[in-house]
Amino acid sequence: MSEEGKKSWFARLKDGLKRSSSKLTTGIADIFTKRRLDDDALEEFEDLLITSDLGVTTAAKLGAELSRTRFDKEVDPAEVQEFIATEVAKILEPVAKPLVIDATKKPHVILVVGVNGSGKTTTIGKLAKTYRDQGLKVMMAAGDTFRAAAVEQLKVWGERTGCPVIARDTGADAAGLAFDAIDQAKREGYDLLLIDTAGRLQNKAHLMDELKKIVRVIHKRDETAPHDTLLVLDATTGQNAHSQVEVFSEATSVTGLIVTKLDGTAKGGVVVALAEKFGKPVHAIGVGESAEDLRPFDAKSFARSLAGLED
Ligand SMILES: Nc1nc2c(ncn2[C@@H]2O[C@H](COP(=O)(O)OP(=O)(O)OP(=O)(O)O)[C@@H](O)[C@H]2O)c(=O)[nH]1
Repeated sequence: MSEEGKKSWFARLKDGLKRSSSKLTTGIADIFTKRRLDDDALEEFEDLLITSDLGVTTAAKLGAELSRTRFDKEVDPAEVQEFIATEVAKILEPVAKPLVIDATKKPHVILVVGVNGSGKTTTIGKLAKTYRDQGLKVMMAAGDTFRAAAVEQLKVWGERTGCPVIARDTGADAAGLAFDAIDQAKREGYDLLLIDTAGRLQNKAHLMDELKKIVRVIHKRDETAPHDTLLVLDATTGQNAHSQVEVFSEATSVTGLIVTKLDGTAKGGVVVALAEKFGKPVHAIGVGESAEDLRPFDAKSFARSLAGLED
């Protein structure tokens, strides 16, 4: 990416994470202005991290490290912000993995799953645009056969990106659609097939069974597929994202996460908690509705934005 492109993305990211970062920076200023690091300050610090959705484990880890290096010393808020940025980047680095498309698969099949409204369809549109711009032949399959609006939404992305969208009537069998889409993508030499699925609540067993069926059918047509199963998580759901990862991982082998709507929430810290707890790759994050608002996940930029610092 060019320096200019990188800069504007950082500005977008920082702007998107503003609600999360201002919660943290305000809290840090309240705790640490003109104060020595004592047990009370440490407890308040850990509470702040927990209420900012970074998770209990991360909070304890950062608290212990801050105590080890600075106990009984006066620490100023800017130093704590730098400390958080460094430690959070260390947690995020192992999971910040770009999505790698193997164009020799013809097609590389990506199944996109998640609860209702998490941003699956929008994310598929944005991914189609990204890979199409890179010169890949991309096809989309409107596997959300429950909702006519979702099919229409994907078709709009199809028009916008110039990528074909395979769709059926409302209520059609999603597994059959996925099967046919793979067939067509193979026949026509597509590099990448993105399959949308209906949003399902993680507590609805039959919907999860249907998801398993889709995977079985895809597998029947190409035993190496799906090559990626991406779980799209809406950051505004905060702690609920944990149970979504657990339940979707039971139903399908979730290979990576995409976290959307980081711009609409103060719960951006949830990305850190998910990394700490599950260690699943985070491929990309969304900080807005336009195609430019979904970008590969970069540990350092995210950590610095979350801590309210410059790149
Ligand atoms: N602000 C913001 N909005 C987003 C982002 N990603 C998606 N959205 C919006 O979230 C809403 C839901 O997105 P969809 O893509 O329809 O979600 P879905 O998971 O396909 O929904 P279902 O089909 O109901 O399961 C849409 O209005 C999107 O424009 C993001 O990163 N930031």
